[in-house]
Amino acid sequence: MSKIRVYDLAKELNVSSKDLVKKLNDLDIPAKNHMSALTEQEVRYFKSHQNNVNTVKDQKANESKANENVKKDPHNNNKTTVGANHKKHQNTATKSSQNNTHNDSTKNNNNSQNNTHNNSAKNNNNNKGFSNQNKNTKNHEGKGASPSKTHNTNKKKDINKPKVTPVKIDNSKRVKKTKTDYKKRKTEETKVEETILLPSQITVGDLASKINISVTEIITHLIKLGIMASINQEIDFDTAEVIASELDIKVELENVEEEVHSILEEYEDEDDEKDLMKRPPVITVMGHVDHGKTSLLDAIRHTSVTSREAGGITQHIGAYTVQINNESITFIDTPGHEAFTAMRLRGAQITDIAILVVAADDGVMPQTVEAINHAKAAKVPIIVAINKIDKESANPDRVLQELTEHGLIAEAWGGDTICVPVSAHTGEGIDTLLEMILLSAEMLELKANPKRLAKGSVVEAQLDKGRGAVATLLINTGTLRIGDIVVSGTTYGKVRAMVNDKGKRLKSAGPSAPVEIIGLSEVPEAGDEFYVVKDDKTARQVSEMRKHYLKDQQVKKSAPLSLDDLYNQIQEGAVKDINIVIKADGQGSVEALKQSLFKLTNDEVRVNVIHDGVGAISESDVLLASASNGIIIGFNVRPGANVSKIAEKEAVDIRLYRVIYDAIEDVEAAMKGMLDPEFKEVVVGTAEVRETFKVPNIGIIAGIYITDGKIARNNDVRVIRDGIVVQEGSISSLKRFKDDAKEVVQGYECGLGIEKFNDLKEGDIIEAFTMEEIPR
Ligand SMILES: Nc1nc2c(ncn2[C@@H]2O[C@H](COP(=O)(O)OP(=O)(O)OP(=O)(O)O)[C@@H](O)[C@H]2O)c(=O)[nH]1
Repeated sequence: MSKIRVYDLAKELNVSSKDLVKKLNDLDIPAKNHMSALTEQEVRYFKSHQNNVNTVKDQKANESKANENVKKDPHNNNKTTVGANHKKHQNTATKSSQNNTHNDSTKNNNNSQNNTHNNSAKNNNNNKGFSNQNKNTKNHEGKGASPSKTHNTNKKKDINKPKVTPVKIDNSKRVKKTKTDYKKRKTEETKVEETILLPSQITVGDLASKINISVTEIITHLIKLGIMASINQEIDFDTAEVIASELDIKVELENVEEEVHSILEEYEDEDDEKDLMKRPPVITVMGHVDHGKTSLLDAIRHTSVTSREAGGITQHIGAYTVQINNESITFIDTPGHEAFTAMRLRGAQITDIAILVVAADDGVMPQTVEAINHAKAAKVPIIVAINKIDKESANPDRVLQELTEHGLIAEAWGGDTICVPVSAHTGEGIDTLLEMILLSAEMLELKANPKRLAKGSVVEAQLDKGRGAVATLLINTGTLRIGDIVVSGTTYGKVRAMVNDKGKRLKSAGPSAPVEIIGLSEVPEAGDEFYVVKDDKTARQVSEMRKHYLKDQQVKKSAPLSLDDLYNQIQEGAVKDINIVIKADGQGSVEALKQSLFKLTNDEVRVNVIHDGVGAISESDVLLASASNGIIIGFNVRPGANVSKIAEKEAVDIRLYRVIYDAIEDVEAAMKGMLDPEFKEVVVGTAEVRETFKVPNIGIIAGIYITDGKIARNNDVRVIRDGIVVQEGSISSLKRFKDDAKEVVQGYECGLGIEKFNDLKEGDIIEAFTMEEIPR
């Protein structure tokens, strides 16, 4: 079933998304924000109410007139009392509700009854939803009587609001009333299909009242399914769905995260200031490949294995702590910013400080810059470790100089970035580095409450043949104890054993401590949060709810940003910063793009280039864009292998350009809501150049092998070399052996010539594409 976003509907109805969300919610249609998806049914339902209300608006224009007439002849009913004008509108109203809500009582002169009869509880909501109507009515009446009261106590006034006056509003029975009418409607020819949202677990009694079927009938159906359940017994959604479908009632699983949140809310209580204690900082090490991240982590870990712990084997559990000056520091053992951002993507911002390792003999390299940008995007302070200072070729000053180009100015140079020269090999500077970490942590005033139930993140987890699910948890706050019930994602269980990074068995562990636990039912996902809950039942409930929900539908990511809906998001106030990752074929283009994009910043939105670089669009770029709700602009570059798939999965908008001006124009147009991408490029096939031949009078022809899709003679093609687009153009010839070919498919070889291009080289990638028109 196709879904419609709130903002699309808002656009269609010419109202703001915000107002629409409110109106939807008033009608009990779940919508959180402008990105929420609505089913066709919900939209239909909403529109039918909208029509009713609009009709009512028309009628209200005649209210005073009608009222006058009523005053003149209070005994008359509205059929004869209201003027011709009103009558006309009344007919329209009836028509409209017939169309939309299957009003079958046009004969009924009393429109208020009419309304109640046909529209059940939802009309009741209608009044709630369009409170302005009520307000107006109230004003008109000159007192604050509730609509229902008005109806019951003063019939005269009903005449004046033919479509909005409900009878016997009883909110507590709203659901029941809906279902009663639902049943009634079921007998009608033209019934409105209604979906009832059910939780993952529901008692037989609750199900009965939700779908308005007697408990006995449900129990009978359950028995038929071989389930003996009493009124207070819980059944799962699947069972409820089977019963509902037998009764021809549509049910859907409601979004569990809100339900889960309400269950876990009690574990989110604010801490009392007096319970807050200092906690150790949590550190992640990042940097360019081979600059010594692993060596540095090893060297630091080695520092902690003092004589006191002699014999104590440092266990690899994904994170470890070191002691310095009687204080602890926790290190996440997975170096690299990809891991860091991948965790952030799952909602875990566990790092307090990032250590940026830069080799003194190599200086700032592309991944150093990536790491800086990833840390900046996460607003995590950076300490620079200038590594390999033992090397003769080491030039720490050059590193400091290069860092300034990326906004990191060393303290020694008047800035505020702590830079420590170290050698992971000799151990020189490591102590200073640790002291500097403590100093920075001091400034961050990191605190947590050890008195509460533990909460934190999963650092890593795996299945161990003998021990089952083994998870490294990093406690964010609270104290984790043996016997505690932990729930994380869809997995839960009792902490059966707990060890620290030194392999020591623990009974309890406090804030910032990394521990390895066993006892979970399944392997949790790294980056997921974990909660200790008060009992097994709660944990099981949360786990089951999530499992059901996951099974039922794909978890939707938070509203991704795309240029297409940028304008709407700006209007909603959902976007104040446009985060952009720029990748281009040369530093010059990067700078040009950056400068021009910066200039687009206006009062409403700021354009942030969170990362830029030369070369193909990488997985890391996509992760960063995804975690920062940003978009990627590629100029003369392409996404690397697999990257497009990840971008699709992460719903990251990658825009590729060959002309800088086009990129700027698109972003600008998107900001103004005037983006008009009428054509979209569709890649139909890719091939690899295996050999090249020089053909006299024609030029260079490539022997290519189609690796994916197909290449047709009328496609356009581009030549990609090391992730960079070197040429784009038309095919001049496509041949299988000596014959011209219309198209060649995956797994076949062929000869390819490109118009006015004679620089094809072995190893080049050929991408064939067409331009397809896409409707806005
Ligand atoms: N001379 C010297 N060599 C070092 C130092 N630190 C690391 N190396 C060497 O640099 C190379 C790379 O070190 P790693 O620790 O593997 O670097 P890394 O950043 O973790 O590398 P990746 O995990 O591949 O990203 C290894 O050969 C190390 O022995 C140092 O302080 N001095």
